[in-house]
Amino acid sequence: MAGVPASLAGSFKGSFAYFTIKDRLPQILTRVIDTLHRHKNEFFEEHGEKGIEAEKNTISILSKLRNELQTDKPLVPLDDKLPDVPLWNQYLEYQQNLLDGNEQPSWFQSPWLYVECYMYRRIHEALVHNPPIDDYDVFKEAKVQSFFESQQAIIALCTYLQELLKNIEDLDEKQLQEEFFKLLQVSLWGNKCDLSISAGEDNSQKASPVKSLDNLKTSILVDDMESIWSLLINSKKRRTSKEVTRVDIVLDNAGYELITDLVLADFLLSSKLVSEIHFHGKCIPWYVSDTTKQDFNWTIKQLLSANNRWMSRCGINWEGSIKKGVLVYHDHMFWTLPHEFCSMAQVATDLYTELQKSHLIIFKGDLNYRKLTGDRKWEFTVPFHQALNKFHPAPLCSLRTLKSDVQVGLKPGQGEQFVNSEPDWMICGKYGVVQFDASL
Ligand SMILES: O=P(O)(O)OC[C@H]1O[C@](O)(CO)[C@@H](O)[C@@H]1O
Ligand SMILES: [Mn+2]
Repeated sequence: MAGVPASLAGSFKGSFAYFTIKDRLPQILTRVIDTLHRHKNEFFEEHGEKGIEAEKNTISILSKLRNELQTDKPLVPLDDKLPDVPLWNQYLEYQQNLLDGNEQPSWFQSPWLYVECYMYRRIHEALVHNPPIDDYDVFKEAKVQSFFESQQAIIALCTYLQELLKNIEDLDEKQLQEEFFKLLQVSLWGNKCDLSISAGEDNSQKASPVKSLDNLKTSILVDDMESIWSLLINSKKRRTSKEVTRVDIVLDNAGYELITDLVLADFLLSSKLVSEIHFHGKCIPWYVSDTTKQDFNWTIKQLLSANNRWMSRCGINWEGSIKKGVLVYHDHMFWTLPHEFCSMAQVATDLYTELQKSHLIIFKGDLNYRKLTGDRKWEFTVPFHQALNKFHPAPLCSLRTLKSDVQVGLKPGQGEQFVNSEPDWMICGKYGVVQFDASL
């Protein structure tokens, strides 16, 4: 693509991409194999010998996949019957055409974003080929565990929200803004809790989420909260009673992070800053902890049946909002393709058109940031708008903790200062951005 820097890739020895492909991805595959192995009895109880057979086959396909990855074999076309297969295979051809005739796209040579997404899609293919365990979510167990490990933080957050809602009608504009900033930051830091950076190890929220915000403030490297607030409060003031203000949240991880997103959504609706929230999740298990429809429904159910009254109150409210149609859950196969978001208008026109209806799109997490910026070797000071490369369906912002080495929109010298003092600042999840683009 003209005018944009090179993609991050495993071919850059010593880069985070290189270490991810060399160490972390095989580790994730090993965990998947182990999970299947440990659930053998369950498959037998549910499906008899056919279940065992399917488990064995899936494990053998996944071991082969791990070997292909570790020996940098060429990427092969997908061959299951799911509707995204033509797009994946066209993308492989596209990557092929970028190379000179003798080379083939492969795990360490092709763009990191592509090969990492490809691995998760191949895991899914292995299962799809093996009914009756074809709809088994190999990451479910880790997601459930991380939800329960964050119980205390979830209770603290649900309690905070319910207290806040008691007198939300009486808050003046300044107080409303303060609460908005708090819950936006809670949702930002909720993104620390993904399970792919830790290769599935426990990474759950333990500390009290609202209390720790002050200490974290200096770790926000780009803070566009004021611009986001102006957009919301102005549209609230302008809105007539029949008009809709819509915010879309492109979700990232299930577990604690999803709760922070639901809390933010509830606040936006209850304060009447917005009248509709649209969530966007993944169609298939993705990057270990990403939210699927199943995870979303499971989470609401957990809240409904929780022993804690504030948790169950949240569950009741959120189920009510879903029934009323003011909280809408969508999924679209584009989110589990390898494409940068700047290709969305061509590759998934329907989704782009849907997002154009939004007043503000909030993209959660690191992977979404990589896709927004094309996962390229941008200079730190390149404006966010430029890195978006014409992706502007509506005003948008990213809430992301840094877990990979792409970052744009910094002040001159800001990035360089970290390079010297904290070499792992871009991958450790300690820093975050609230980065806004007004679009057009
Ligand atoms: O859940 P998130 O925030 O998108 O993070 C996903 C993780 O996976 C990665 O893509 C690396 O494997 C990182 O970019 C990030 O650490
Ligand atoms: Mn994720």
